[in-house]
Amino acid sequence: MSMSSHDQVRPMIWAGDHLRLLDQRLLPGEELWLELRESEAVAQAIREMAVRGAPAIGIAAAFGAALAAREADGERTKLMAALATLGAARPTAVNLEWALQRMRGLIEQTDARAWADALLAEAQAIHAQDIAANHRIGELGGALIERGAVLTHCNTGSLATGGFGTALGVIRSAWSDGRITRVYADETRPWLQGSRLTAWELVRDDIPVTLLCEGAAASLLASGEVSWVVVGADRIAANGDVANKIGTYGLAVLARHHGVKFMVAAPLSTVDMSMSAGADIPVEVRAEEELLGCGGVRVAAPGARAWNPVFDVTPASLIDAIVTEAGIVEQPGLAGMHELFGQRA
Ligand SMILES: CSC[C@H]1O[C@H](OP(=O)(O)O)[C@H](O)[C@@H]1O
Repeated sequence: MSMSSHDQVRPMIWAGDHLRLLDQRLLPGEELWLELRESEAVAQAIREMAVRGAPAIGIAAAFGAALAAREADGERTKLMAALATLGAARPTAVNLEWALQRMRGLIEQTDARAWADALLAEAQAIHAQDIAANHRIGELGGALIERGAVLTHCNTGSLATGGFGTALGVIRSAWSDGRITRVYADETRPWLQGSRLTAWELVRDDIPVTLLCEGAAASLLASGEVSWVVVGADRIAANGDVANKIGTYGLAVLARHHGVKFMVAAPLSTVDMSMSAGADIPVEVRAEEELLGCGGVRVAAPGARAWNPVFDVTPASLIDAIVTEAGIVEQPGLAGMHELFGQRA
């Protein structure tokens, strides 16, 4: 099913008895939809990043849990094992565990004969709530942006969420309000979420986007053109430290050095108040081959090895604002985290 240039991108669609998933590994060159009918297939899609993005993998896992409920046919042990497999698919984004915890709570409260319908309804609710949250985040975060250029990192749009996006939702909102003069996007090695996915989304929206390699970000922020760096998150600790795509921490240091404001946009499902500080956040390290090559073709010299952490942690002290659907937490020290985030969904 191809999409016209102005369709709202929906990377995930429940199709009656299976999950249709846009395979993000092939974008922008090919729009291929996977049809996932087993929970293990959903876990594999998350592991292999056919679907990626903190909120998106939480939503996908929720639909995977609904498929697992059908597979389990009333056997609690089998269902819980399938949820454990989904939860182990990727370690950093707390949205995955958050969604599965909602499913586990529902399982305890529901008769086994109703599991399949109840978990599907919950997955659809999580999906709808995420889209609504993103529009609210877009409004709140967009209003912070004075007229100027912005720089974003990785992909935080409809492909990374249930729809509309977090940081990209802020950019969409601010752009439509005429607050942004230019959007810059890091290509975001090694998986190229910026040049492959963010650029694909923004071009479809008729929002001009200028790509840069991460190494050029320092010169761009030194130029004075950029007023905000706007990024997403995979897990926000109780003290405001933020785990996000590798390279985010470096951008935050550069932004502070050059007097550029730094915004993190994320739904409450990304906040982990059980984790006191960013040092405790598990940072995923993926296969060396993902960094040694590009597009499946090795580019590094034979014999070279690679270190491939795909997230880093930005201390709260470098963040000017964390924007969620519940409101904004700003410096100093992101006071108010507990009041605001203690009510996480
Ligand atoms: C809407 S936040 C998405 C978040 O997830 C990305 O990581 P990945 O592509 O590896 O799943 C990146 O950290 C984004 O900021």
